[in-house]
Amino acid sequence: MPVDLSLYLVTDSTPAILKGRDLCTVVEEALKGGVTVVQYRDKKSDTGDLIKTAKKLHQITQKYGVPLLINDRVDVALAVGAEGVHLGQDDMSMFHMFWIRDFPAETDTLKIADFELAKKLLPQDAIIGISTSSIEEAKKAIADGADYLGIGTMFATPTKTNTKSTIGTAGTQAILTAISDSSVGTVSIGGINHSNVQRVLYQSRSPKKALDGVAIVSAIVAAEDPKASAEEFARLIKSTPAFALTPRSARANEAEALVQEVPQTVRKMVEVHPLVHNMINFVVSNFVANVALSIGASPIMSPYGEEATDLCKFDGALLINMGTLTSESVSNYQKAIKAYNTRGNPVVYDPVGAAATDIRRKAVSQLMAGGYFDLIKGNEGEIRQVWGSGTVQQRGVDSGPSNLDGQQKAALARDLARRERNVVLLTGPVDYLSDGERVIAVENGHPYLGQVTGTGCAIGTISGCFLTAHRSDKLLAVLSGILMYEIAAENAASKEYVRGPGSFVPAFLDELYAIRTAASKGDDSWFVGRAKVHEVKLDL
Ligand SMILES: Nc1ncnc2c1ncn2[C@@H]1O[C@H](COP(=O)(O)OP(=O)(O)OP(=O)(O)O)[C@@H](O)[C@H]1O
Ligand SMILES: Cc1ncsc1CCO
Repeated sequence: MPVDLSLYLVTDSTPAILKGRDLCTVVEEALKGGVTVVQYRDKKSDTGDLIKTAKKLHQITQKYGVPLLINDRVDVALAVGAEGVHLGQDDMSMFHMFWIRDFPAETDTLKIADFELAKKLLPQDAIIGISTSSIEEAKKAIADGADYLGIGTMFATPTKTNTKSTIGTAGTQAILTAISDSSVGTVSIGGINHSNVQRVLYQSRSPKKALDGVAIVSAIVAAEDPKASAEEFARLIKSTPAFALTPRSARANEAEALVQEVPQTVRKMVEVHPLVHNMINFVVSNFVANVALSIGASPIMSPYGEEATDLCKFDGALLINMGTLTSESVSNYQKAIKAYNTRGNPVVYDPVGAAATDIRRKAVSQLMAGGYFDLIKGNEGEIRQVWGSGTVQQRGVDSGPSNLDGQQKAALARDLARRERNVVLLTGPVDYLSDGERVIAVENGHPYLGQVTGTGCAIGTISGCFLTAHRSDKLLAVLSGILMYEIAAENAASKEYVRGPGSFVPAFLDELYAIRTAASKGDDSWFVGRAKVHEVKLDL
């Protein structure tokens, strides 16, 4: 099962770390900040308490589409339906003790390694990670079939006194070099904090294999603001050059890897039934609300900035679409953006007509200066204006004639995403989507989409829904939304009774609804063989 290991949180329930706070609250804050995996580690509580806490944690991690792994206790993982386990190298794990105590007839399991037992008992797609601190242990774990290795201890920490071996970046690099033929995931653990994380990723890298992520304990759990700490880690990880170059993309075609995860991301979005708060132009408002309902989301249209203080509490997304800007719009947008940013909920910006008038150009500068947008989406003219090309002139809300070829559009999306540390979608007959590292081109869709007003605007709303339901990989979230949308458009356009843009619109809503219904039943057949996506490789 592919898993994003980039920001891996390991919990710690010791009072000095947790400082009287509730573990579940701390974990949820960390998830809001961008943690991509959670490992529940608690070596002290009894089985009943472990299961109780693990259950609560699982409910939270599921909300964020992030896997929960249980340290050592396969029984607890099974009891709560967690996505997997992390096993140490201890000869006599707590799991063994449990197993022997509760099933005396099975004492011969003592001879069986933890790993084999975990493989036997857990579902086939469960994630199993193993702690390793030497080349031998790493090779053995790979031979056994581990999904990832927890490599460490990177640095000694005051709280972990019994560390078997502190291997530093040099020891980690030696292990990575020795296992560079394997596609096993790797994550470094031990004393990693904001000031050393980039060095850990950079210095550990061997020519053919880099770490896929870092495991963090107290730098997030003990932080005064776990969400802000996780956000800072996510930012630092993303901007480490060596890290950006290697991990997932080196292993497989990135587009293929992403596409595999689309159906489950769509299912997840339908399940979550996200609320989406639209500050949107009056031309497309009704159409977009219907699109949101068709995909299984819950739209509210509200241009009144102060309402966001209440609306953001539903933990949905905010869309800012400045299609029918007025003298009051920018201050309303700013209030809403602040509310959603403060709460850590997704914000999408659609700078409609950004390069049409001086007033809109100014609005772009004001909004870009004030808040954080998880996604900026627009046609070529709009994205160029946000980038600051200076010479763009849109004729109304249309993109205008294109000046850029595919590579240049891909580079523009990538560069803007890199600068803003977010995701950028440049729409058109081919859509270019980037998170500053990966650039994915999507060729699905139908020319009728270009003939119906609001079809671009609706993508902003849909993206907000997907970003709400799947927080760990923004690029995957937005890609899933686009594919659901554009495949529905293709299905609608192919209907015999669809003769042009007019009859296309109702058919399109029906097809969005059909995909949503299939997804809610776990039926992914709508997606099989349909995605026309590829990764764009850029030289610089
Ligand atoms: N010729 C085409 N072939 C396939 N898909 C298209 C074509 N034209 C547009 N699309 C799709 O339509 C959607 C909207 O893109 P477009 O660039 O038209 O947005 P927009 O200009 O922001 O629209 P609007 O402002 O009317 O909402 C995208 O998903 C895009 O892929
Ligand atoms: C036509 C139009 N004018 C302002 S917004 C809008 C809808 C498409 O963006």
